[in-house]
Amino acid sequence: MGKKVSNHVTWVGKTDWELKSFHGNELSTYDGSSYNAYLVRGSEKTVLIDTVWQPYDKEFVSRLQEEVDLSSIDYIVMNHNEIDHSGSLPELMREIPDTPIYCTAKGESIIKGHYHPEDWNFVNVKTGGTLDLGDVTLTFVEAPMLHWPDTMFTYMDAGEGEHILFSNDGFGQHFASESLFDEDVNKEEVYHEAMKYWANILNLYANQAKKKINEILAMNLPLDMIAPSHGIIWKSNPTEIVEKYLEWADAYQENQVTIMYDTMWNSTRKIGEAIARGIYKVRPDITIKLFNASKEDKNDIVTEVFRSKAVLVGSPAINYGFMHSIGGMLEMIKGLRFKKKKAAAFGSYGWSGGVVKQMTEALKGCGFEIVNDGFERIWVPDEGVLAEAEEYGKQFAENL
Ligand SMILES: Cc1cc2nc3c(=O)[nH]c(=O)nc-3n(C[C@H](O)[C@H](O)[C@H](O)COP(=O)(O)O)c2cc1C
Repeated sequence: MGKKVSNHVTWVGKTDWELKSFHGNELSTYDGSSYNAYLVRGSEKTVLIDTVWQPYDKEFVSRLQEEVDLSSIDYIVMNHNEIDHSGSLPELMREIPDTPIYCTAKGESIIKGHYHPEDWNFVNVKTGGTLDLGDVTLTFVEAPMLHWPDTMFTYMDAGEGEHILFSNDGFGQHFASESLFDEDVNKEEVYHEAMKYWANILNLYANQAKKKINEILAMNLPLDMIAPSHGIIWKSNPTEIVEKYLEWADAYQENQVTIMYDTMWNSTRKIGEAIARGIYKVRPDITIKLFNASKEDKNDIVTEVFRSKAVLVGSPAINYGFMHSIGGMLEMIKGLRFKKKKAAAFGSYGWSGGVVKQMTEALKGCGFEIVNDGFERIWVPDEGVLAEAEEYGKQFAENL
């Protein structure tokens, strides 16, 4: 059976307690997740908004059947057609093959590209398009590239206390809970997951997000809840997460420096720690965090980089290059296009060196403002080198 969201809306999704990674292994989801689908029952018509991930398709359809006679579903609305939301469509459409699927034109092409249906009945919608369910109206708002070309939001007006934005991945968090609403869970954890989702998935589309949010805010619509397709529903103060998104979309930074390194024999770690001590001596107000890139969760490091005003990246020379964990992190960070962050590199080497220069180039490629040429020393640092590294940290801090 589903769970009641409001008088007209029932949650019919799937909570995935065991999910530990997503998008292959690109995104860690150690708090689990959920695939949220919603059944909206108006006085005249019934609509299903989104489905769940393909491995749960049979479970989804049979649970949906417990909730509603499938033949009474008049329309299906697909806000975004990545497989975690559309994966149960084939199983569902076997039961109700003629039910119209409302989605954007891009949504139709993605569904076709994924499932190759022969004759599903698509209805393409655009911003401002509506569906009348009797005492409930759904209005569609296209939101391309938040985070796929097909994405749209569906706004429901069912009167007092039931103005709900179904935002799909927007405002979502990979967070599994038996509770549906933010007011019933640890909000700090949810915000951590929401920021992680933003930093790792959405930040690349910050400009589109800002524009779309401002466009929706300008409509001055009443808003009682934001119901995303992953995690909990924002109910206690739904505009709070909207404001957070606007902050995050605007070259967000906190008073933090993140030092990310890898090391084979600890020299680079020692240099990184000495640099941290130097920064602290000049700027004790700054939060300094050190992460070993091969030991720490990569997406948590990305989130820490996102919230930093500056980043230091360290690696020893290995085979005339830098360590693969650092290469992987820099590749991830490059794709996310963080803005207005300062950076520099450091490391240890044995005979050829030049790796700090390579990392500095890579940091430039990430769009960071390079503070200086970095800090590179041969073999294991002695007390003298560590004092120099501390001094280097002080100089770095003076640029912040
Ligand atoms: C497999 C391997 C490959 C290495 N390749 C290079 C290299 O290409 N150029 C260089 O200058 N040093 C090279 N080194 C030496 C290391 O950079 C040196 O030992 C450094 O001090 C290690 O720093 P760490 O303690 O942070 O791991 C290599 C070391 C190892 C173990």
